[in-house]
Amino acid sequence: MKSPSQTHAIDFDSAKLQRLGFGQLPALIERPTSLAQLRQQMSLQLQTSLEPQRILGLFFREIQRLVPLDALSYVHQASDLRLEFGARGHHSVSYTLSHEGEHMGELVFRRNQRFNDKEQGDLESLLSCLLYPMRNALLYRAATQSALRDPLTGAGNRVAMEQTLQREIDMSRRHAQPLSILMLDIDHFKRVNDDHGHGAGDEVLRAIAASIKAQLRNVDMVFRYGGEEFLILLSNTGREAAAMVGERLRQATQSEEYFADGQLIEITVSLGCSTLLPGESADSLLRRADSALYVAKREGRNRLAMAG
Ligand SMILES: Nc1nc2c(ncn2[C@@H]2O[C@H](COP(=O)(O)OP(=O)(O)OP(=O)(O)O)[C@@H](O)[C@H]2O)c(=O)[nH]1
Repeated sequence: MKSPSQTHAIDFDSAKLQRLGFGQLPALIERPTSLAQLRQQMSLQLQTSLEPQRILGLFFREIQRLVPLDALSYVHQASDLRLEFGARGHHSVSYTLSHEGEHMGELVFRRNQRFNDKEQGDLESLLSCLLYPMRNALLYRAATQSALRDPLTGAGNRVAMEQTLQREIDMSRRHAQPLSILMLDIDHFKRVNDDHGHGAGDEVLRAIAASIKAQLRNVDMVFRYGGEEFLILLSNTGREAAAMVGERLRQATQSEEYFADGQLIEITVSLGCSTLLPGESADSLLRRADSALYVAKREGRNRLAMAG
């Protein structure tokens, strides 16, 4: 029996795609639009945004005029991008996208019915419309990320944190939804530097950031707040749910293996959590999380403390 999942590599520069890309497949009369028409319309539409989410949302919507789909997912690890549209389906066709040797992500089309050869040909042809819009969006994202990211850990920097926190507070008020924050600090981090050197300390910082991100759905909400301190914004999350996330992060960072000079070292973290109060400012929310973190440190570290 044939597996319902099929995987392909798409090199935007390959001769095959260029050939497919210029409407060589005959348009079917009963279809709502021809391949050539759709390619032309989509090329214009997709150029109108630099937001990967919007570009792929439009692509997902428009492509269904020719090939019915249940879902589309896109992953680009280097940009921390994971996007999903629609529901899931049993059958899938995957494409690895690249341009001039540069990896541009993985795209998966899903639905409950098998894809026939003609449909796969159409999908491959339509994928070429994504090349320049997605390349520009990824370059733009990389440029904005470098201004707003901490280069060591890839987490958001303080500028990004301040912007995002204020936006999340405004959203939380507008939609009457809870908002919580976690302040996470590595325990006795000075010892790592003192005993194993600054390089080993840097490695631990990277590993902790990766471990936090791996636990969270929205990796754009992790910020390096201070030297060995991270701030995690939990939108639409109340006190109890935030406590669960905090505890999960504490356990996850503790169960990672950290090496310094080839030697296994034990690392734990302490966390302080606060939940936005009516009318509260960003400064006050941060201060309460910081005070809770101080309590967690004072009470023995490797624990989570909740702000009152
Ligand atoms: N390797 C490395 N170390 C850093 C960086 N930023 C800050 N640090 C170090 O982080 C350490 C923080 O130490 P302290 O604030 O005394 O806290 P701690 O040793 O973690 O102890 P507790 O927080 O009380 O558990 C200092 O030694 C800083 O030099 C960095 O980017 N890389």
